[in-house]
Amino acid sequence: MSEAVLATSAKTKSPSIVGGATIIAGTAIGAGMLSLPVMSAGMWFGWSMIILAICCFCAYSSAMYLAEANMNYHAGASYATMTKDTLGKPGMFASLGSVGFVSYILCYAYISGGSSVLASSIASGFGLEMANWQAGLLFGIVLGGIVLLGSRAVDRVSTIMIGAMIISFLLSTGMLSAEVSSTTLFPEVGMADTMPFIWLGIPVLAISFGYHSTVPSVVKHYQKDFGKVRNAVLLGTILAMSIYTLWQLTILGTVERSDFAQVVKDGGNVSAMIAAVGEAVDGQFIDTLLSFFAKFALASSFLGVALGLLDFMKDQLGLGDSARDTVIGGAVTFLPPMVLGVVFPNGFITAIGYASLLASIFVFILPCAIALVLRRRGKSTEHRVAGGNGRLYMVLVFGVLVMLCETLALLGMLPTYP
Ligand SMILES: N[C@@H](Cc1ccccc1)C(=O)O
Repeated sequence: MSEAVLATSAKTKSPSIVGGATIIAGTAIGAGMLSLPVMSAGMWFGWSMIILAICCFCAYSSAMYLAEANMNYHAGASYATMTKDTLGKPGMFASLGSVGFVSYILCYAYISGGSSVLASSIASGFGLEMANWQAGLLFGIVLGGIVLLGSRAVDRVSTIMIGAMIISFLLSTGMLSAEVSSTTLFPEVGMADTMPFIWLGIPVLAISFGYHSTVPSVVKHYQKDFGKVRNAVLLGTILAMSIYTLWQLTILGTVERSDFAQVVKDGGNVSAMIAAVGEAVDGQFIDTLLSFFAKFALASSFLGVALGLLDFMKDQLGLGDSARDTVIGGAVTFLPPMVLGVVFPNGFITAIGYASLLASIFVFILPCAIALVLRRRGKSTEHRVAGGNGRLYMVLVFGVLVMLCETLALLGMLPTYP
């Protein structure tokens, strides 16, 4: 076999738990997290923490159902193989339409969002003027190259990025923590009054824990060592939950709920929010740190999503790990989002909106459905997630609730704040 590039995961027998956990956390922590405070403006801190905890539990559970099911197939089998076997043609279409579509859209969104950031950083750092499309190409080639090197390369780079993120994050939240006030966190308006706003927030809070397209890649990364997969998924999910908690605590503890109304009116994007934080605490340095953190959050999420998409496409097209297949897989994975990124460099916000619509299908619903069919067939006896079918149905119902909220939100039928 000529896996000069790809056999990286086979070289070392047993990759560390931390590496897999950073792939998971790196994928999860991205655009979703950046919009958490804005999406929680209505329900505010108390409810957002309760719902985040529920989302965290459900996302972890569904990831484990996916891993449980994945143990019945060859290493490298992704959604395509599993849905085809368990749910037939409709399942395959559902997986292609959700995993494929969402991953492409996310890759495109990250390339188009990343290119403007990269262009301005290169201009200020090296005095080199670059068009957005050139920066998009550079972004895609460098990060895409890392993904093609295999999961071990992604594991290393993700670990470095998560390290940089945690440092910048702790520095900025640490500096902000002096400003956090409990009256801002728990304002006069009681939880009964903010409850109607939870429905609009649920889809975004739930999808911020989305990383499930990388779970088959992580199973392959650990060569189907179920114990290691579970620990990596658990650690990665806990890492994401801890960072989200600190993030909510500091942002919702420094910017008044009433001031968030303005942020929402300004389009609710990250820069509007960071500006509000800057106004509340008057700190240029915090702004810089937060933007640095945001950039790494997007880059590491790109790596994870692209790794999942590469494995998904290879599985879909029946490609192996040879150099030739890797080149084909790489072209199929990276060319479409790069071309889109070059042609429409400003589609970030619109694209993310579409992505969250379909993500709940592969984050919650498909993993439960696949695992259920395999359990009914008497499979998955050796590695079965605890909690019986009751837990599985609960997660499934939660997934349906997320989809319902999303649909109602799209139809404009949910209460909005302000
Ligand atoms: N959780 C990611 C989005 C994502 C969803 C589903 C799978 C992979 C990534 C984010 O918040 O940006």
